[in-house]
Amino acid sequence: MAETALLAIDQGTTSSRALAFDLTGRVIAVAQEEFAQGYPRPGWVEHDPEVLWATVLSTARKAFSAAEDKGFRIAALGVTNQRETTLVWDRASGRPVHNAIVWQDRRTADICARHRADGAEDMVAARAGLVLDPYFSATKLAWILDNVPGARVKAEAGQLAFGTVESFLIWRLTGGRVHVSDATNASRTSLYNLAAGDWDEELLALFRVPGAVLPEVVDCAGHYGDSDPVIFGRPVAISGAAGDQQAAAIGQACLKPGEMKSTYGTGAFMLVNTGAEPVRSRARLLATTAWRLNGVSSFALEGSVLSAGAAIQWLRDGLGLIARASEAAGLAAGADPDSGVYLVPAFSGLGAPYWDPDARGLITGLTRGSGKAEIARAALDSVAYQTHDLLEAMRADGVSVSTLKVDGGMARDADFLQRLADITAVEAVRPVNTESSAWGAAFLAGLGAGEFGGIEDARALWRAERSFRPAMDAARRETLVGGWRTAVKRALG
Ligand SMILES: Nc1ncnc2c1ncn2[C@@H]1O[C@H](COP(=O)(O)OP(=O)(O)O)[C@@H](O)[C@H]1O
Ligand SMILES: O=P(O)(O)OC[C@H](O)CO
Repeated sequence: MAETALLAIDQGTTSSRALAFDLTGRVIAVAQEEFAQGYPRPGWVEHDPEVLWATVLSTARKAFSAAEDKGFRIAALGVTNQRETTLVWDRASGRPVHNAIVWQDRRTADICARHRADGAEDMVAARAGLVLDPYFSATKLAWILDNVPGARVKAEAGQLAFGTVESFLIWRLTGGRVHVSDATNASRTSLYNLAAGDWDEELLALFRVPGAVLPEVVDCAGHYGDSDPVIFGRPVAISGAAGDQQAAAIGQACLKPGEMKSTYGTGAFMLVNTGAEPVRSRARLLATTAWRLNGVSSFALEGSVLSAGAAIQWLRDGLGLIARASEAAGLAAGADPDSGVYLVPAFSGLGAPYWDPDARGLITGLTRGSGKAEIARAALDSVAYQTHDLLEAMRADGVSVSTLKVDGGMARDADFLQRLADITAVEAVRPVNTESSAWGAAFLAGLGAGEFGGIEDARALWRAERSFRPAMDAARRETLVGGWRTAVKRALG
């Protein structure tokens, strides 16, 4: 009899991936396709929804066939995704009315500033757990309704559907039959009441969003529907969904209060489990849903860095200093260790704990001796410094930090992880499987399909691969971090 496997669709900011796992979390098949980013104006970031769908479809089919060709049978699939990215589509035709507005997009900074001036910040923090920033979906959705001709009228008449990426993908996978959003993705819209676990009338009124566009909020595991049989040649149960950072936290077995992870993809996101109640941050971190199972939510505190791997991508695509992201550390190794060069990658403003959508990137400390190597060093180190800032905010919120579980694209690089441990003075632990988001989604699908007994099963399936211990002396670290603080002050808007 064929061995059971689970398929994860991981729709990320720069690529769509599909991975098949066996029930122990071992990777059986992988397919990945990068796609183009749209930058139609400074500060705007868009994705073509049809490209998201096409790359998901083709990678999912490849991983599905590869796993089944190896003798496995895919029992269920789970979806994980770049969060906050906002889509609106026509319910009748299934066609999006605008490109997806990506989480990094800053076009609604003025709307957020107006809400802040009107004193809405406290209400949003109390209900949604979030800060007023263009990062979240609510103002992006309102922007589409106000800027696509006729959209608001159609939305009010119930003809348009809103969804974050997992919602759009589940809609398409089920042939337009199922319009849902899992609770973790809903918690990133700024329209969702964390404690009540549902859409919030006051938030909908504030952001001028008609309730008729909203998906039904569902648990992170459960049978949402079956995939259209034409996709894989037979229907496959879709039984798990979570935002990529929440899925990574599950994949990394951050299941008890205090357990934390940091994922290094386009952005970097640190989540610490806070248990059964949302915690109101004093340090401008976010309160967010960690998962919802059987109608019961668990929560997390999150520190969000908006540009991490994006800085490495900029070295590659913006400056042409490297041909592949994996070359960054090698180039940086040749840098003068005392160059004093800092790069603040505020390409999309700065996230936690600064929350400044008007901050812009800069490079400071250049001398005639600075070159490619110093810029590569500064780009890699900027990710470590931003992690340092998040850890300080976590401590200010009473989180006791011992070790940091790491994953995501940048976590493949051992030199980066050593530098991260040195600059943060915290041990970084890398698991065997750094595709934690995909594994988290596959695990949730398995949970929804009855393959696992409960969320705690994820703990036994987590294994450390390598640990990176801090080795830099404290005085040097203080000097380096001091230079970073000065550079950040200059970048703030
Ligand atoms: N070896 C590496 N060194 C540094 N950065 C890397 C490396 N490999 C990948 N990255 C960066 O990680 C990001 C991709 O990670 P991934 O987890 O796939 O992100 P996403 O889900 O946001 O698309 C890119 O921004 C890339 O520049
Ligand atoms: O695509 P990633 O992995 O950088 O993740 C994006 C986050 O979900 C945005 O909140």
